[in-house]
Amino acid sequence: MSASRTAPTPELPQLRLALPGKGTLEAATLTFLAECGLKVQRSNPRQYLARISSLPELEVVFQRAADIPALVHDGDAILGITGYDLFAEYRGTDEEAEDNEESDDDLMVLERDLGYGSCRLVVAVPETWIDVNTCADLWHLAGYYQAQKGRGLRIATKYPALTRRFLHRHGISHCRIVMPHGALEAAPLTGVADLIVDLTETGTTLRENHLKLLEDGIVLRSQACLIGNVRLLAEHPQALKVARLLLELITARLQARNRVLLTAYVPGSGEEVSSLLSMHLKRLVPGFEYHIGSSESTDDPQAQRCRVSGVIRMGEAVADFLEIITALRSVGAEQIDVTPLAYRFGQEPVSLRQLSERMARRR
Ligand SMILES: Nc1ncnc2c1ncn2[C@@H]1O[C@H](COP(=O)(O)OP(=O)(O)OP(=O)(O)O)[C@@H](O)[C@H]1O
Ligand SMILES: O=P(O)(O)OC[C@H]1O[C@H](OP(=O)(O)OP(=O)(O)O)[C@H](O)[C@@H]1O
Repeated sequence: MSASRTAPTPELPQLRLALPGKGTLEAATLTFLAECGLKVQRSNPRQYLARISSLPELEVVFQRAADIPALVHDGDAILGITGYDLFAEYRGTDEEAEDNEESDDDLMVLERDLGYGSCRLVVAVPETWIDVNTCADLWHLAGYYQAQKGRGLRIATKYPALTRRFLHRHGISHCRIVMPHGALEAAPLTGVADLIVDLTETGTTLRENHLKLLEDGIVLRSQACLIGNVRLLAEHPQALKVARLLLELITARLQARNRVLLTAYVPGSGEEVSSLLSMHLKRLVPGFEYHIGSSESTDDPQAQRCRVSGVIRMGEAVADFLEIITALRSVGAEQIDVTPLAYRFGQEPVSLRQLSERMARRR
């Protein structure tokens, strides 16, 4: 009797999610996951391992945000949340095509923008360089330094790979990258470097240190992102199941963010309410999708009423929101309830489809 020969299933690794354990992304990540229904049970900031009670099979490990791409790449965690800037620097490219389509690397961005941790990686030069405002100006200055001082410009950064690519794209040579310890903004002031490539959010730190951003000096825009190890996800159905769950919840949460559900009861039949409401809502309010339920059956035609419900984005568009409230009042709504959306599920998330495609290409 011959034993059938099947490929051995690789041993299931610990299902682990790596999260930033300190710094700018720590608290924001825990808040975001809690909003997604994934509250991390961590009793104190010195604790490196934790659990998510709604997802007990997943272990959480807290690490420096900068170390998370390598941890996921090496398979020590199947999933991770970190800054996109850190992922891009680790990968050595800021091109998304390489993140998701062409690359055969194990590391993949599953969700590019988690909606927090927004910052930009920028080229900043001393304010005193009044004639240097663009990358073209920097190109001239680098040539001048080389010719006059016998050395190129010194650029202080913690992002050497992304900086080199950016300089190359702008044809700027005669530059040397230096990587000093500590806050980079001090480097031009102390003479350690001539200019910097660093993160900025509000621009305050740059201004306080007499630095200015070049007009076309944005190297990369970044937010917190979710990354995963495609090989492990493809090899282990349990890991894939957890990743799917996370992506479904995160995507639905991102879709629901800043959106509210409006509910009102309006007298009349569905047809009457529909035509009255379209008269009062004189123009289509952007982003407002409403639905008129069938009229509630009652023996008294006077008492007939319909449920109108719709979802709208809050935030920037408060005027639009009030326009809808006014229209609903005009058609007879006596009470309009507004509740924040927790999740908004639509079609299968694009991120899940991309993950499936990427796994299929590995086979
Ligand atoms: N000012 C900022 N606003 C928003 N997000 C930021 C800001 N600064 C940094 N980030 C994001 O947070 C990530 C981690 O930055 P942060 O400096 O807080 O981490 P850290 O763990 O303290 O780093 P390190 O120990 O290496 O100094 C950055 O890579 C970036 O994605
Ligand atoms: O444009 P701003 O809003 O002033 O923010 C920019 C600062 O934020 C980041 O530092 P962070 O506070 O994360 O600390 P770090 O020095 O440890 O990187 C970045 O390195 C800048 O120093």
